[in-house]
Amino acid sequence: MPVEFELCPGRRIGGSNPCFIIAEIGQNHQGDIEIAKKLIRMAKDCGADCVKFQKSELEHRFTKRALERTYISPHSWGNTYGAHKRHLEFSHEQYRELQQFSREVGIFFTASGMDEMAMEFLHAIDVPFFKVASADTSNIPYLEKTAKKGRPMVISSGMQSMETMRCVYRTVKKHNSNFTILQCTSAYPLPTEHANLRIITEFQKEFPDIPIGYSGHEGGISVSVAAVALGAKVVERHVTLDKSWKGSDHAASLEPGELAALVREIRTVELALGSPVKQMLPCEASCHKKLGKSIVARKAMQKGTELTLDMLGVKVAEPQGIPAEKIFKLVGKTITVELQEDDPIANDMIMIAND
Ligand SMILES: CC(=O)N[C@H](C=O)[C@@H](O)[C@H](O)[C@H](O)COP(=O)(O)O
Ligand SMILES: C=C(OP(=O)(O)O)C(=O)O
Repeated sequence: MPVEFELCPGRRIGGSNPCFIIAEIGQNHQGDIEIAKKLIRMAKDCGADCVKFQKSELEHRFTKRALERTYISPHSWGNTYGAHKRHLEFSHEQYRELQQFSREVGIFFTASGMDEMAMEFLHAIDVPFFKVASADTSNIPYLEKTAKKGRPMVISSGMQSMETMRCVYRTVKKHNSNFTILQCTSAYPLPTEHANLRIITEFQKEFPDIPIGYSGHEGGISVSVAAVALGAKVVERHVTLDKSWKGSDHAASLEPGELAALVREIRTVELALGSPVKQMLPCEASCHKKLGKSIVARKAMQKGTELTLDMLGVKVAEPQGIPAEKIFKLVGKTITVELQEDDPIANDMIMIAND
């Protein structure tokens, strides 16, 4: 059962593989393919692993009336939600162009298919993995169809309950073992107190045989870095060239400097997570040599003295003697040399027969 798997060609996630960092361009391209390309290049320059867009086939994603809803907002690109979304939607041809551009730049390219038709299109253009956006996570027929395609899946959990996530896990698992579930709260920007990073740990307990990740909509990078410390193996964040731009997601997105910092800090935390084995390390040797404590004679003693606890002290000594934690083992042993006050006690000063 894979706790790790290949998400993109040559790039595994989970286990001890580096956290996979997705730069979510989403609709922050403002409907302009040149801005989209700038964002792709920026994501690559900042060290992200992958860029992601949102592909909709609007008539399949929304009902007619939902498309006709008026959308009056400073972030609206049209008077109705349909006109707004049409402005932000790239054509199939433009998707192919962006995919080719990403190939040239050298960064993985994918999208969330926001409805079944969009997912079919992404399958046709051979994206490395499917992202399931939070709004589709409870869409069980969609999940089944997507899972059966056989591509790895990254499934977000915004707006869902644990019960729904158990059902999602069971549904996908029947057809596909290569998937990850991301903790996510769908609020833009996300108030920090609703990030609920502890759910990463709960997901790990509920679904121990898949990697768990985090899709964040908060401001700044510290919450996402903390998610990695808690075990997130995938991190997804919206990216922008300018947070002040018009559009619902810019304010909760990372500008280039922040994205670069996120990548850097995640790599630092991964390095720092290190080993679960507690032992003195070679890099601690000089500190130990200077300040590590040894057992010393509390007062002068004759050769042949049998040691009692009150004869022993613990000090930084030169040269070093028996380590401090062995003090009780020395009680009852006989010394084979004469000692002065503060003399460190070494192993070769103890009568072996008494060991
Ligand atoms: C839940 C979900 O799909 N959320 C997406 C991913 O995080 C968002 O990017 C939305 O597409 C965006 O916030 C919608 O904004 P508007 O409604 O202004 O187009
Ligand atoms: C909405 C999306 O992501 P999330 O649910 O992770 O915010 C998406 O990928 O389109």
